[in-house]
Amino acid sequence: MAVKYELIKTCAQTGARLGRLHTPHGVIDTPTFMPVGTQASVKGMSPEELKTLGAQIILSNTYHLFLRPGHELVKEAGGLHRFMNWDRPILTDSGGFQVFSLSEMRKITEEGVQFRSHINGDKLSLTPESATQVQNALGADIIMAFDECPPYPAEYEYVKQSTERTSRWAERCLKAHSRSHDQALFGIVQGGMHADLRKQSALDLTSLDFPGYAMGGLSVGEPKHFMYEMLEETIPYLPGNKPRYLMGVGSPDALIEGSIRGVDMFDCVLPTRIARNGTLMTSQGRMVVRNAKYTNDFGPMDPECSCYACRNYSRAYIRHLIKADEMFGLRLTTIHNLHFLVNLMVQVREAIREDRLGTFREEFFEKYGMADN
Ligand SMILES: Cc1cccc2c(=O)nc(N)[nH]c12
Repeated sequence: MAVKYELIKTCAQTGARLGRLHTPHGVIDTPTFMPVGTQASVKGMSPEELKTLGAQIILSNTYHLFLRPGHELVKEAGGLHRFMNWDRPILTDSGGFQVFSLSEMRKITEEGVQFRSHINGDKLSLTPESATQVQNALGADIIMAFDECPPYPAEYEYVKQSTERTSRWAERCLKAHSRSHDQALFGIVQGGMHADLRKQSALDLTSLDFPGYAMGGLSVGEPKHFMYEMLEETIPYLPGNKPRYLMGVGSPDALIEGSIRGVDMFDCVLPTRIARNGTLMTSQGRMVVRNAKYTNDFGPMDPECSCYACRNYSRAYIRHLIKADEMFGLRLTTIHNLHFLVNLMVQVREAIREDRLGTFREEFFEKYGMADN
């Protein structure tokens, strides 16, 4: 059975919706936050720890695994689930975005993208066909069409040409997608910060009838209100019976605002990345646990948190570990931040079920402090 979205209910207070995404490796309650495990590992986390904190589905990246260890090796190992010992759903991003954020010397043509490996400088290329075949070999439950994420800001004409090419690439991905697997290929809507291009991209992709649709080209440095506006300009053109995935989004406020606008899936490196420099997301807002003021603070990182780190260790201890460059410190901050976002989505789903997501938003922002963190 491939991937199927089941709409449970829509929140009476907002445009948010409760759903269940059925996949070959299990069912995902939506809206959901997906931890990122770029190189087939959520940095510092074991599969058991991810399950304990409530991760329903994790991400890996085609670009990184194509470069190292290579998709053939992962296939030989029995696929990504077997290779990383993760038996729940996996989604892989298609590589285009990572080429632009990581590699040198990249060149885009109608055919695809040529680039140099950021690891050893090898000249490589990815095309809609090869990116799809790599993902078929990796074996994730959900794979992404090969797209270009236009830089921000960018000229209207550039975004228009790029978005039209991404739609042509999407069709090529569909044709290349081997049906022998149970994998679902999602299309990625582009269009920059232009409502007309977003609408056209959504119409082009929905005419190809993908089982799910992502919105790319956002969370690329634009002011957040642009992102929310583009969601409002795009989602009305996406089918209600298919999942909507906002790529690269991540902060607590954006997860709530995106859910309110009808987004079902989110991913972001933010929680794991800031954890590695000792920055925590807590019910009282952001906290930098390595600050001297926590030297003698023997309370939990977040008094309201039930994660393994907050139940068993103090701010003073975690601050000490980070200052002493002890690996365990970053594992504890990662466990906490991932649990914080996964648990936030549990609360968002409860609020939708009880038709009070708008009220939850006000209460959360009151405590957490607004925006951008
Ligand atoms: C991971 C991510 C973040 C943000 C944007 C994008 C995008 O536009 N396209 C892809 N394939 N991935 C993205």
